[in-house]
Amino acid sequence: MSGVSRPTASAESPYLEFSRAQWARLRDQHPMSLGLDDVRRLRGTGERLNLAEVEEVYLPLSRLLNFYVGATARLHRVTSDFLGERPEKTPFIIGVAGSVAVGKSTTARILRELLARWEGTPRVELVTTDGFLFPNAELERRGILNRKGFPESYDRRSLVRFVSEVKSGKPEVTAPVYSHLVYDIVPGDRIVVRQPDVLIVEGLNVLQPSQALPGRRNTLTVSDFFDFSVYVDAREQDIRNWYVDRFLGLRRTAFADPESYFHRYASLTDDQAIERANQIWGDINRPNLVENVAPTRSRATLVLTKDADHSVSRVSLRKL
Ligand SMILES: Nc1ncnc2c1ncn2[C@@H]1O[C@H](COP(=O)(O)OP(=O)(O)O)[C@@H](O)[C@H]1O
Ligand SMILES: CC(C)(COP(=O)(O)O)[C@@H](O)C(=O)NCCC(=O)O
Repeated sequence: MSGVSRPTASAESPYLEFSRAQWARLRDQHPMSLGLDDVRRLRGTGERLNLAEVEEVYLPLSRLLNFYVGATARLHRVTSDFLGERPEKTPFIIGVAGSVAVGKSTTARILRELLARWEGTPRVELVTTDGFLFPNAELERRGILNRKGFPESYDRRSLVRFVSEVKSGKPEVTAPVYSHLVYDIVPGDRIVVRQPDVLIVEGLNVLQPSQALPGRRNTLTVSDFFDFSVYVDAREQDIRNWYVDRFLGLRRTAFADPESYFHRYASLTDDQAIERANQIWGDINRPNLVENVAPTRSRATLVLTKDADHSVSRVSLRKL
């Protein structure tokens, strides 16, 4: 690594810390597989995602993941040989965690595109955990309609079953679908996952440890099935600003749809909309970040830390 110092490691931390420049150097050996059009397509609403960001940060990460996929498949083969069984192909499962509005879905979408271009992993499926939120009626029955996104608002048993079935190679596994437009689970709608090479599971709480409840024997949690996990991190005030910006953007687009649950926000003035977004952030999303999401960061295999402009300034990779 001439000219750029090496990543730092400390005895107390299980992570190797890369500055942006150190991490970006890793792209040198790996050809860029996305063009400007692909990157444009990957942009979410109001996004400034640029080609350099994809090339310098996400491309090396996708290459590392591709190596992990190969190594994990070899490990499975060793186990099958040891057991004298015929090896079965096991999907590689990646978890993507972080706060509401930190950029989980964007990260997951970019990784999906890049991974699908590497050899051996053409079929990458992406599932978000919001499909496993309890329907509003059930949340209401439990008195937790204002706790959407908190661990207790999910049907965690179904989520674990879903991921475990995909991992066990079941030919077809389905998941429920959440609509941000109607703010509820869509009755009867399912997404179908058919033996992918890689499954990306994206959601606020995917790194939550299992809770050993008294009297319950099955305490598996979704992260027990992950082969790799990414935590997307940023300063809290930056994430809040992104949340408010996205809210304002949606007010001009999705909320304008009369079918939208948030249609009543379409007529708010800018100041009123900013106030409302800050209120939702302060009442729901911030407490969830502080109490439930941020404490899981240290469980991730890799942490991406973003600056106020969404550019990744630091990458921490677990070495132990
Ligand atoms: N890498 C990025 N570059 C630019 N904008 C981004 C990036 N990642 C996310 N954003 C923007 O930040 C907001 C939140 O991102 P999103 O992926 O929807 O977050 P989450 O899935 O965590 O709620 C969106 O408005 C999105 O366009
Ligand atoms: C749907 C979400 C819970 C995120 O779900 P995820 O896919 O991360 O599990 C979140 O984006 C959300 O809408 N939170 C609720 C905030 C509110 O009630 O307005």
